[in-house]
Amino acid sequence: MESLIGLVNRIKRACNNAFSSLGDALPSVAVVGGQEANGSALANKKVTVVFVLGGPGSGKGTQCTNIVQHFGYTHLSAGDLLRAEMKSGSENGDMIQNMIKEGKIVPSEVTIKLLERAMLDNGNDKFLIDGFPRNEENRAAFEAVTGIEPQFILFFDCSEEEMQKRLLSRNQGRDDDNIETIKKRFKVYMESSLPVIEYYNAKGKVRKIDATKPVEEVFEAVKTCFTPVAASS
Ligand SMILES: Nc1ncnc2c1ncn2[C@@H]1O[C@H](COP(=O)(O)OP(=O)(O)OP(=O)(O)O)[C@@H](O)[C@H]1O
Ligand SMILES: Nc1ccn([C@@H]2O[C@H](COP(=O)(O)O)[C@@H](O)[C@H]2O)c(=O)n1
Ligand SMILES: [Mg+2]
Repeated sequence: MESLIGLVNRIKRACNNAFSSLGDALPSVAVVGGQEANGSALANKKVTVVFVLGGPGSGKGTQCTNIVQHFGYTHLSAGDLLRAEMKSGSENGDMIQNMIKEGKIVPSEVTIKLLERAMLDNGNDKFLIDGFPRNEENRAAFEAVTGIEPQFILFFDCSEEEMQKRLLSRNQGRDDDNIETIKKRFKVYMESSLPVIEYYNAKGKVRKIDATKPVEEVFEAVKTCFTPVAASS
């Protein structure tokens, strides 16, 4: 039987179609696998999302730049959004700065709001979400709030030795690219982020890439994950 929220959604959709000016006055509710997701404005925007995961320095950002050029996705890096929020003078600035310096995961509420806003402000409907979800809290909260199920998970598998070497020579002035914070980030990755990848692997959603290879070779492998998707859409 249709739930009350499902009914409200149906009425809202009908109202939106009939009187588009009513849209903002009515709260939106997404329905996720039979459960009601609360109030994300994204409920009214149909989006395709690929989560791009892997350890610190595995090459997520580098490959996302290539994917954007070839397959028309918009790249949203959770880390970049948090750094921009920190620099914007937001009330969460100090907290974000401390969390990044310690390699810890910022509460989902903050990061999800930034991701939602970025997706809503963008005209595209295909997004690469890089570096999110980073822990079980990120994963469950994103699903509950937005109702979005990822198309697949692109997982860059890279040795810690190689990642450390890359991070220490990245030279982008990041506060967390120092050996002390890098060790903390590796620990958080092993303890909190890998279980999320395992969760999606059990659902058959993970496309694992050997990310220790040179950039061009990694991208050849990445392309094989997107080409079937691009061909069918
Ligand atoms: N396949 C590769 N081989 C060698 N160097 C690489 C490769 N991919 C990326 N790099 C370099 O390694 C560094 C880290 O790459 P990148 O910023 O893409 O990683 P990331 O996964 O986004 O890291 P983080 O999680 O810290 O944001 C950069 O200096 C980049 O130029
Ligand atoms: N979901 C996330 C993603 C990132 N962070 C914080 O930002 C740092 C840098 O992230 P990168 O993806 O750019 O490496 C990360 O170490 C976290 O402190 C987060 O909290 N939640
Ligand atoms: Mg990155």
